[in-house]
Amino acid sequence: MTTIEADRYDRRLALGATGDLATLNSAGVVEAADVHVATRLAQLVDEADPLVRVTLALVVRAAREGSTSLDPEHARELLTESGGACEDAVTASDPAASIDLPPTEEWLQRVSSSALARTGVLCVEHALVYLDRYHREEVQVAEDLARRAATPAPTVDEAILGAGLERVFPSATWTEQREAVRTAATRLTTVLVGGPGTGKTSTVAGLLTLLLEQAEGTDRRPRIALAAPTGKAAARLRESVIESLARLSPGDRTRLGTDIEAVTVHRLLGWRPDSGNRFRRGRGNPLPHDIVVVDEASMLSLTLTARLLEALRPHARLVLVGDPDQLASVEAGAVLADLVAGYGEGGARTCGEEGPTPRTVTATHIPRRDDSPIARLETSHRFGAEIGSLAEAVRVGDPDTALSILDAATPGGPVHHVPVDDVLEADEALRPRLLEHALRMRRRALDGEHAAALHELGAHRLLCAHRDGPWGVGPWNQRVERWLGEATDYHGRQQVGRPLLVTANDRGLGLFNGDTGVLSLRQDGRVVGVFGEPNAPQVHAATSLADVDTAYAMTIHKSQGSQATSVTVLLPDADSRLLTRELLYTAITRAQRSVVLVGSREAIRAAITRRTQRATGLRHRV
Ligand SMILES: Nc1ncnc2c1ncn2[C@@H]1O[C@H](COP(=O)(O)OP(=O)(O)OP(=O)(O)O)[C@@H](O)[C@H]1O
Repeated sequence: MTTIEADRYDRRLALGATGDLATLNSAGVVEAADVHVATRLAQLVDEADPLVRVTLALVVRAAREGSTSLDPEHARELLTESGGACEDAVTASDPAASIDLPPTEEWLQRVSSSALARTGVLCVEHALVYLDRYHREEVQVAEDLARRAATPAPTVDEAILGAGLERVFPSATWTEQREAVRTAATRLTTVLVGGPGTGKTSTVAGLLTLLLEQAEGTDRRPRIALAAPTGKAAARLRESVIESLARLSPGDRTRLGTDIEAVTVHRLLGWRPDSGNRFRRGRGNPLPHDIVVVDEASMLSLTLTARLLEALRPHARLVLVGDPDQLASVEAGAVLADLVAGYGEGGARTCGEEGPTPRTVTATHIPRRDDSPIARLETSHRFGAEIGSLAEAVRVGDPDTALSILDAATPGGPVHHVPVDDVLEADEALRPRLLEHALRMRRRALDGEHAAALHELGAHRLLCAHRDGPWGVGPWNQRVERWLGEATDYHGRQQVGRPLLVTANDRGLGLFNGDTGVLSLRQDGRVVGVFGEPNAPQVHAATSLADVDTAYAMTIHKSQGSQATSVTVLLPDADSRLLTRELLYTAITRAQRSVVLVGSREAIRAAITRRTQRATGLRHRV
C-alpha cells in the first residue's frame, strides 16, 4: 500500500475530505472516487456514524475491485496492512483522526442500524456488507436459479438420446463428454466447466445436435442463441462450434446447419444506449430462444448474469460454459467460481449460517451436490503434456511442481522459463524473439498479404500483468516500436505491420472491445486495418479506426477469451498485487503450442501462492 504523497494536485486525493475518510484516502486505502461517493450518500441520509461512513467508502472500494460486498475481516486485514501508512497520514493531515475498528459483530450491528442501512443504501447479510444493488442482484440470481431448478425437468426420449450419444461421442475417449451431455439433456440449467481444450465446445455442439434431434417430429425447431461476454469470445465460440461440426456425421451437421452465429451477451439482451446495465430483453420481454449457451462464463459479472437470467423464458434451457479457474469478470462478481463452490460443497446452506469466516472465492474441485447443475470435464485434449501439467500445477496452487516443470524444460520447447531479475535483463533476453515476430508481421503486411499478417498476429502474443510501469504494456509496446525503428526505416506509430487492439465497441464497423488486428497495405497503396480470422479478414480504412491501441503487448485481462500459438508472459515483481494464481493460469492457458514465462522464480512462486480475493455471497445462496 503506498501512501499518497502530500501533493494536493494528485488526482487520487479527495480534496475537502475530513476525518477517517481523509486518513484512509491519504494512506492510499480508498481513492478519491470512493470518498466522494461515500461522502455524498452519507450527506443525503444524514449518516452520523463515522464508522459507517468509512464502511461505505470501503464497500465502494471493494465493488471497484470486483467484490459484490465487503468482508469486514478482509477490511480489517487491509487496514492493519496499511496501518503504518494510516498513521503517517493521520500525523500529516489530521492528528485527531484514527481508524478504530470495533469487533466484527459490533461493527456489523452499527452498520445494520445506521441511517445508510435504514434508507436502503447498505445492507448486511451473511456477515458481509453490501451496496443494495449488488445484494438485490445476488438474491435475484439465486432465486432465479432455484426457480429454474424447481421447474419440471425437460423430458427426453431416452432411447433416442442413448443412440445419439453413441453416435456423436463414439469412443471411450469421449466418455466425459457423453456423461456431461446426458446430464445436461435432462436439466434446464447446466454449468459446463473445464480447463482449456477439455472439449467444452465439442460437448456444446453435441448437446445442441442431440436436442435438435429430440425435437424432430414436433412442430417446432428449438431456437438457439450462442453468446459470450466479449465480441472476441463470441467470434471464437462461433469458429469453435463450426470446427466441432467437422467430426460429426453429415446428418448431425445438417441438423445444426452452417449459418451459426454467436453474439455478445449485451447484444443478445438488446443493449440500450441510455443505460449500460438495462436491456430491451427482461421479464416483460423475454428472449425468444429455447436454448441459450453462454461461453467464457468466467467473464460474466453478477449484473450481467442477473440480466441474463431475468431475460430467459421459464422453460428456456441455459448452458453456461467456462473455466472457473480463470480471471473473473472486470466488473463485480465471480459468478462461475461461486456456482462451482456453492453447488460443489454439498448440502444447501441456509441464511443463518453466518460467521466472520473469509469469503474469498476460490474454485477448486469439490464434490457435487445432488441438485448441482455443474458438469465438469477434466481431460485436456489440446495441449501437449508440458503446458497442461504447468497449467494444472498453477491451478491447484503447487509452486514446487510448477518450478520443477520449468527447471526441466529446454529453450524452444513447449514451456520455458527465462529467469530475469530486472527489466533490462528482460529487454536483452526478449529482443531477438519479439523483434523477429514484429518484422515478420510487417513483411506480410507490406506485401499486402492480409491473411498472412493476421496469421502472424495469432502466432505470438506478449502478455503483461500491468498496463503501466516497467513491466507494463505501455513501455513494452514502445520498446518493440523502438527496436523496429532501429532495425528498419519504420518511423512513428501509423505504420504498416502495427498490431492493433480495439478498445471500444464500434457497431458500425462490427468491431468489438478486445478484437485484434493489424495495419496492412492494400493493393492501391492505402493503409487498412485487417481484423478477424485469417480465412475471412474484415478490412477497414485505417482512418476509420477510432478506438485502437498498439498491441505488440497486451494485458492478460484483455487476452482472456483468445489464444495464440505461442505466448510470452512478462511477470512483474513478486510483490505486485496483480500477480495472482488466476492471472498466471489465464496467461498460460492462452498458449496453444508454447509458453515462455519471463521473470524471477520468486514472482512465479508468489503468483501461484496468491489468490484473487473477491468477497461475494452468491455461493452461500445457491
Ligand atoms: N474426448 C475427446 N477426445 C478426443 N479429442 C477431443 C476430445 N474432446 C475434445 N477433443 C479435441 O480437442 C480439441 C479442443 O476441444 P474443444 O474446442 O471442444 O475444447 P474446449 O474446452 O472448448 O477448448 P477451449 O474452450 O479452451 O477453446 C478439439 O480439437 C477437439 O476435437
